[in-house]
Amino acid sequence: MDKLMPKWSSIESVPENYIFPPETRPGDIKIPICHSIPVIDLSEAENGDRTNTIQKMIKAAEEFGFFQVMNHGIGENEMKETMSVFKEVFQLPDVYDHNLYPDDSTKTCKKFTSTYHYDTEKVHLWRESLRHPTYPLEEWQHLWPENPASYRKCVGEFSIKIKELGSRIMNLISEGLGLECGYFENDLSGSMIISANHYPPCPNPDLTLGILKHFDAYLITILLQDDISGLQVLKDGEWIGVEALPHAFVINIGYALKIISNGKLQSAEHRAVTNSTHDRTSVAFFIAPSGDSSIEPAQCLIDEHNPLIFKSFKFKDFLSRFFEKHGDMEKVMKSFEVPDEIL
Ligand SMILES: O=C(O)CCC(=O)C(=O)O
Ligand SMILES: [Fe+2]
Repeated sequence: MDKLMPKWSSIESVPENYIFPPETRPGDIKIPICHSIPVIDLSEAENGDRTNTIQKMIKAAEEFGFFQVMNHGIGENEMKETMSVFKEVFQLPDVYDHNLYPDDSTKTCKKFTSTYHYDTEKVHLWRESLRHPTYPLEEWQHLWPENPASYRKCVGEFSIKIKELGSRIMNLISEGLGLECGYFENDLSGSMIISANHYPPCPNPDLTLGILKHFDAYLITILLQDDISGLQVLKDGEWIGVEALPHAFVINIGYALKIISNGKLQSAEHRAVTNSTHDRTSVAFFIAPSGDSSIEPAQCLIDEHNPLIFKSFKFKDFLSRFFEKHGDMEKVMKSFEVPDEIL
């Protein structure tokens, strides 16, 4: 099979180099949608029930590392319009040109099939992706795709709203953890990255994956998804499906926030599966620390019952290790965990 997959829809069965080994492929067991992943109504926090909202959020972050938010203040039309711009991106012919950006380190905006490591990876993912830095807008917006023509304006306006939503959620989490007001403001949430995924319909969804099991590396991820489900979360060793709820965003705790909370909040592994009948599009907005900011457990979360488990480090060092080790957290964290003997 060629490295380009110009017409996903004409492929009748998944080519060999998209078939995952039995232990990582989804298999033909149907994973049910889990209705216990909490759905948090953010308007309650504004209407006087802040404490209750915070408690729900912290509990969800401890138990699942995942929750959804509704009544978050971003309009249905804006969500629809932005989703359709991203869908359009993946209709454009240049997305099939795999060599467009990913191997060019001078390009900050990358469109690719599978992953950046297409040429060296053993098995490819059944997805196309567009990834670029987003915030601060003035630093990046002029480097974003020029097509579709509305991309920069629409995604720019939407990103400002997502950044505000991210700050609201981080303030609630910060309060719930007992951290000082504004703990995550400035450098700790000084950056934002967009990673948009398109998963074409797949003839054998049991054999391949849209995204392999992974942790997100950042503070939180705010996920905009269309009405097709495909996201699955690992909970107590079992996969559970996340519902595609209209007008909601899926929020998950990234590894950097797990570290800052000294392991109190969970960062859960998750993956995306495909299906045989529908395209699926999702857009992850990663709220991220600036590269030079120091990541370390918050002092007030350390006491004799909760000893320090992570060392302090620069976020950019963590990220380069994260990518170098392909997100394998056991290997990544070897250099950032406090060794047992000094606990
Ligand atoms: O497509 C999805 O639902 C998951 C996306 C995701 O996990 C990611 O982009 O990190
Ligand atoms: Fe993810």
